[in-house]
Amino acid sequence: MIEFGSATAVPVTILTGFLGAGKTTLLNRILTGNHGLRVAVLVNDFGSINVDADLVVGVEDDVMSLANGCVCCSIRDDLIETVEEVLQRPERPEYILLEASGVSDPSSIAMTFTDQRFRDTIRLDSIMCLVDAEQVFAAPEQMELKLRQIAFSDMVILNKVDLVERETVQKVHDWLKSRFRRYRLVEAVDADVPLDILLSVGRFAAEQLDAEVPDHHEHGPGCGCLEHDHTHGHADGHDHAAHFSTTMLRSDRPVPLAGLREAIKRLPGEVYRVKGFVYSEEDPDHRIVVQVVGKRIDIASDEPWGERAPETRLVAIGAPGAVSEDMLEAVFLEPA
Ligand SMILES: Nc1nc2c(ncn2[C@@H]2O[C@H](COP(=O)(O)OP(=O)(O)OP(=O)(O)O)[C@@H](O)[C@H]2O)c(=O)[nH]1
Repeated sequence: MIEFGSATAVPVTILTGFLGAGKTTLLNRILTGNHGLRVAVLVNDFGSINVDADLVVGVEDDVMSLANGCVCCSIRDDLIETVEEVLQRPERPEYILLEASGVSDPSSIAMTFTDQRFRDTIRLDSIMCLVDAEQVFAAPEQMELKLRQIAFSDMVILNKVDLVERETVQKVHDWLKSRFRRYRLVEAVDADVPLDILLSVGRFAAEQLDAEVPDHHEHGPGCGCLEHDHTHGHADGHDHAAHFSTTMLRSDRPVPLAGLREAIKRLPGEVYRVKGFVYSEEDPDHRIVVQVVGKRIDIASDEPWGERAPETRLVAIGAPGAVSEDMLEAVFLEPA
């Protein structure tokens, strides 16, 4: 095992991967697994409401929500503060899990954890990248970010292989092989991978932060493509706001579920992700979880609202200008 700093340093695992790839699913799997560790969970949502923290099971009190920005850049200081706070708890955690936002660059996050300030208290154990086998080639305009997320990880979990044919899985393997000299990969359904390849693996090596990010262009030189600016989206000086926008919807009025799926299908293709809860007329006692990843839509009845006031609370993430509040209102509040 690779040790950094003190032997009593708390191990940290970073879960990265593009929007909707299965990070929360993996987080829940780890948390409900049989590891016997006192785990502190940090969840970062790019939008100003943190939906993910509400989707994490079982450890509600120990989920720290980092919303309204990305821990790799705009709210990096919040990450540092939260980690420092967690480390000062009387019952110090034995492990820290960070679910990064789907738009984040893991190399910048790793640099936070390997910073001098955490030399004796934190040991970065692993960066795991979830890749959605069904959607990996969707949103080609985001390919550079997807490649960065893979390049700086020490393990790729090729998730959702249940949604694709074997040929597609092979295509993803070939694509990775053509771009990365070395990578570790495990295939999964619902991020179901053995705990012993997830926690305390000591896989992270500082050299992985020097990884070269492969060219994401399929086109050859002279293709006329204007997008050969290899600075955008990079750790130094990147700007998520230039590549992503997030829109929120909240309402305390129950809405009909009939027609919702059809209405969601009308959202433009540049809306990469919608997630959250719907307060429905049909099932007002239970929250309805809505998950949209690319063209895939899941609408499912979930736990009772309980003490919480029922409300529709959704976040949509897309290309800049792809989605407006009016659009979300039309789709989710008047779907019929
Ligand atoms: N069919 C199938 N669905 C999956 C699998 N893994 C996750 N999902 C579903 O994919 C959707 C997105 O999963 P999440 O775990 O929320 O993805 P995420 O990466 O945390 O999403 P963001 O935080 O928004 O980036 C949910 O509806 C999951 O239930 C899988 O292997 N197969």
